[in-house]
Amino acid sequence: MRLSRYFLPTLKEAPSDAQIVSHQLMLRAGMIKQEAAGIYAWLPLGLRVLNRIEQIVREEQERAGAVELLMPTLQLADLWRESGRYDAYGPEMLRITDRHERELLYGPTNEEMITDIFRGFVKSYKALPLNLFHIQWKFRDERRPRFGVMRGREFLMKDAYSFDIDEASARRAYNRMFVAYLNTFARMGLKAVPMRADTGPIGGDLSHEFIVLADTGESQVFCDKQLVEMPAPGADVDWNDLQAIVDGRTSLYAATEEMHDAAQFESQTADGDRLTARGIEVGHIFYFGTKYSAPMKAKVAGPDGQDTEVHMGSYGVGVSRLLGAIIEASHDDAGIIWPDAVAPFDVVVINLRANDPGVCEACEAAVEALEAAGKSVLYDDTDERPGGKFATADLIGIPWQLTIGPKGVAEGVVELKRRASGEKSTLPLDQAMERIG
Ligand SMILES: Nc1ncnc2c1ncn2[C@@H]1O[C@H](COS(=O)(=O)NC(=O)[C@@H](N)CS)[C@@H](O)[C@H]1O
Repeated sequence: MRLSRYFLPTLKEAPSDAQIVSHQLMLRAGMIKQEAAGIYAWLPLGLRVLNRIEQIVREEQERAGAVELLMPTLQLADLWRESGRYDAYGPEMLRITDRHERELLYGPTNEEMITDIFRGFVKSYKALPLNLFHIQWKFRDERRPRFGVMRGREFLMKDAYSFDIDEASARRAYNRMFVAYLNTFARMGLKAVPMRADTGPIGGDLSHEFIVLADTGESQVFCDKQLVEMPAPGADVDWNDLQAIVDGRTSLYAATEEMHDAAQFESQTADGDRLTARGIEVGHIFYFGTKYSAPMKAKVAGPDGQDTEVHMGSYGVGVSRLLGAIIEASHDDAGIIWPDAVAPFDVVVINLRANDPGVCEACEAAVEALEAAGKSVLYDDTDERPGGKFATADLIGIPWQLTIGPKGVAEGVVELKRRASGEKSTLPLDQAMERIG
């Protein structure tokens, strides 16, 4: 992608109302533009990252056995009257009336709708266990949207919903999502700690939040430090027997402020391992049994032929919030430092003299070779001065910078810089490509 043909409206300064670093950097890097309070346009660079994050979430959901569908953003109010949540949900719900005076709402979550889909088609326990997910925009009319995409009003969420014949099976579904979340966030270069959490308007009595530790996090959290460094289980697990992995984490103390028990924290955690921090909630999973299947009569004929209300859980990931969380966890004074797995481009090729045919030829050859090797490349072919090009490359956080100037062309070398470490090396293109991998 030639930068001279792209759309990257970077800013020298962040607007004063951007208080936290991820909001400042997303605006300065030309990734989003606020259209209304808590409502954003996703500009090209931001959308590329959003799509990569979404794809990792999708892959890990499917690895854990979930099946993707897509539900609409608009829902009938009557559906929410069946579960009793229409009035209970409060002012966060955006209520809409259409031209026929029908009452609709912009979905803040989809428990009712997915239960309606399930009850319309599934009648036998033989179809269970089932986990359906989608990645869809939600609307919550937050009283105080702030921190950019971290607390928006329209935001992208992956929400999955599990259906099981009984609680024991539902807990296995819960464990599959628990492990899928550990793997998902690890793939994004995040250390997300599962913590006992409050169930709030979603309901139920078993819930964990996945918290990324960050000084600007909205949540105050308390946990055993060992949890932070534990490696993710990875893909090679027995997806039908994860209890030991889950117990290995839930046996250590970790709680959000609402669930914190100071005495238990004290007695359960060794002196040197007690961590109190702020964190960002990037995922939240719930088991809530028949809370929705009972009022909505979602039931299946069991092995004995008796009708049984299905046991459900729901599992959310803040897909758009994750851009903010990753930046909070991975940036420096020069800008964003994208983990390789979510970077908008793998390499930025920087042309130090855009009016020099020899340099342009060498740059275009490098872009071609990198793309042939499967790398996504942003080619800064603009006539911006070198200092400005380096500043932009650092700001937008592309993991590798490959710089070519007249001297390098004469010597048959390029300069390669690893954004995360700042490490630079001067070497022939083929060796630079090996280094990039
Ligand atoms: N206002 C918001 N802006 C951005 N992300 C949000 C917002 N509210 C929630 N999220 C993200 O969405 C995730 C799931 O939201 S939730 O309310 O906890 N859970 C649910 O809605 C369940 N239905 C999960 S399927 C949260 O963990 C958080 O990461």
